[in-house]
Amino acid sequence: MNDKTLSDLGWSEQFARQLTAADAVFSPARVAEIHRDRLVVVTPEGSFNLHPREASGAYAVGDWVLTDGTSAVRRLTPVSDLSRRAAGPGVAAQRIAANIDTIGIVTSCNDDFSVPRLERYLALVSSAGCLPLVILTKADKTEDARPFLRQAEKLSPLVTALALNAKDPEDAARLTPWCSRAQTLALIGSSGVGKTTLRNALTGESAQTREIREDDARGRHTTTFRALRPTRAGGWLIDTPGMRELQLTDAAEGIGAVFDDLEELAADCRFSDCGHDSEPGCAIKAAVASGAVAPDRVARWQKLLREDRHNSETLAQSRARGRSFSRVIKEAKAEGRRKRDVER
Ligand SMILES: Nc1nc2c(ncn2[C@@H]2O[C@H](COP(=O)(O)OP(=O)(O)OP(=O)(O)O)[C@@H](O)[C@H]2O)c(=O)[nH]1
Ligand SMILES: [Zn+2]
Repeated sequence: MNDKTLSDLGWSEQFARQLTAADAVFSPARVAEIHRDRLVVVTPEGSFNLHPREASGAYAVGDWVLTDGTSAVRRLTPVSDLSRRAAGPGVAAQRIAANIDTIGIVTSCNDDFSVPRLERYLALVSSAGCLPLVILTKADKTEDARPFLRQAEKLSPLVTALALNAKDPEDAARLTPWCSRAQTLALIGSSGVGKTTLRNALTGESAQTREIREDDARGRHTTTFRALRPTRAGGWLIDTPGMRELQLTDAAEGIGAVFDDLEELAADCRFSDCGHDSEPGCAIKAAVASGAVAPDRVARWQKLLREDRHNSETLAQSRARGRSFSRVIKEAKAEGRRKRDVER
């Protein structure tokens, strides 16, 4: 039993609207952990296990489901949905977390700080429908954190950036406004940047952090699994394991949000399918030539767009293949039944 209400758990009108009269017999529960054969959910009555009705990959930490007390009967459409192209050779999109208000992109004021990586994360966050907060850790290890802050805030008008020492509880508490009552904050970022340290400070837990070698800015992987945890401030925190292979998919909108000035310029190119390469009347090339736009920023924008296009195409193709394959199976089964019935 806990003393939380549904709205303390993050429930809102956007979920209530999805309920039908037939759902009145079920109650909402929020997914806190996903295991192969069970979901751990939180409800106003406390936390318990549910049988999933779909494959475990269909669920994301933070999802809302409806339950009859033993099973997750139905999964509600999330308000925000963070996913990425799954690691490895496959093309599937992998759901990471759902119904997050703010995503904290954690990077440190050292070798981990990288403008292209931040832009990639920002595109991911925008396409997930969340607000980005750039958290620059290890501020205590640099003479001056301000240049890092300035660089981060210059990336997009959407960005709020904070520099802090994650190991100092007072500093970590500056994140409270993003994870107080009913608010969900997720932390993403490379291994070793301080996500576990921040999580411990905000939740009061003592999950293990592992010392990383001084010469290894990336660190080693120390977070084990993803979970929705209550914060001291009455909100929620989702920690995500270090994401080594962060590939974009279906992120065109997110890329557009991060590079909105370039997309606006591109609308003035003579050809609507301008590659901003050697075409006449290219507004992007003109802006680079006049010094209004930095050429490396254009290159990073195009690289992300190419990557997104490539991954989104392969994903769409594989979905189409999946559909036609299931049609083949259906037809083969029908044919099998016909044959069997003829023989009877
Ligand atoms: N000086 C200093 N050390 C920090 C700071 N943040 C994290 N560290 C240290 O960096 C190491 C890695 O921190 P973690 O919190 O485990 O990093 P993580 O992001 O959770 O890493 P993964 O679990 O691998 O994703 C630990 O030794 C921390 O104590 C900081 O702001 N200042
Ligand atoms: Zn152009």
